[in-house]
Amino acid sequence: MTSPSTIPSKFLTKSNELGVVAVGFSGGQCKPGVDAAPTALISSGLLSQLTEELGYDLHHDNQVHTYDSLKPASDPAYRNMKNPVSVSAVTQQLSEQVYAHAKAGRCVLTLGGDHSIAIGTISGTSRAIRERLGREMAVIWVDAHADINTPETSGSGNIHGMPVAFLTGLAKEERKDVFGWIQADQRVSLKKLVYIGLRDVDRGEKVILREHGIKAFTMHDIDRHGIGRVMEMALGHIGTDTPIHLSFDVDALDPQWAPSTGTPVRGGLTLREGDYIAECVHETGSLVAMDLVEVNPSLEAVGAAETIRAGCSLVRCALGDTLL
Ligand SMILES: NC(=[NH2+])NCCC[C@H](N)C(=O)O
Ligand SMILES: [Mn+2]
Ligand SMILES: [Mn+2]
Repeated sequence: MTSPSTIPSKFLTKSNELGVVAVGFSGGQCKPGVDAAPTALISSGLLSQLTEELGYDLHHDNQVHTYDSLKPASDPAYRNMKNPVSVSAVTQQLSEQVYAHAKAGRCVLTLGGDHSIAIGTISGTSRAIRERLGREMAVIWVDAHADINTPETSGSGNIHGMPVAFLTGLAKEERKDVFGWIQADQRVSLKKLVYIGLRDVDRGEKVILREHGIKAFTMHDIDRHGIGRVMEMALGHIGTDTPIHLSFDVDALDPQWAPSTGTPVRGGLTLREGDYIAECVHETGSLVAMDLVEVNPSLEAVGAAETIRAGCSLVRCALGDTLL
């Protein structure tokens, strides 16, 4: 196999190796179907493209994890969170899976699943990067939503609207079986978090973003400055010497390109803008992990193929496909 014609990473010891975790999980929100996304993405050829066209050496157990054995018999709402024990158990397990890949010096690609799974992926990379490099990583969160509700500010109780709060320590819980397992070395700093694509932020979330001075580029900022300038500013905030975890919610894209998703919001990114964000992150040579989440092939079924194609495109771009 030829080595990837991609930009080598500054932070990976094995930059042609890619750990892949397929997560068929939907418990962070209420609409079934998002658990079918990994199979749909893989069936459409995503992983073979990464090996055959991009030259990555994949580390994948060839299964879509559903974590059925972790599902409690009953999982009543707790502190307003729906499926608290189930989401906690799945993300804790996922954290270990992602950690193992990242600790081995590989880039990690996680195919979700709803966005609650980022509690697992980001905690896993964050710890591994700290241990391997003694550094704190940055998170680029591309999304229509901020997903930074605490259990108390959330109107829906859906945990896919809360992952950033748990990952940054804004939300904390003593109960070990409800995210109390998250340790300091698995968290990320609010200073190292950058949002791109926001356009549907809850009132309580706006207060949090403002009070903590969190860096965020809304669709308004993209309209004003253009995606080129926004990426310069976003990456400038992170700096050139920081590993990056890219968490990409497909609903950042306009429903025109990604209609099959649980919480679509009009006025989003074009597919080309989404691809450009992913390309710019690749170009930094600092990408250590990527999540692609919230593809739900059972919603707006006529647009499912289009949504899956868009998701595949975002992943390929982040992994260097479109750069010369
Ligand atoms: N990952 C997502 N699509 N999140 C949507 C969150 C919507 C809303 N802010 C909530 O808290 O429920
Ligand atoms: Mn979203
Ligand atoms: Mn999201």
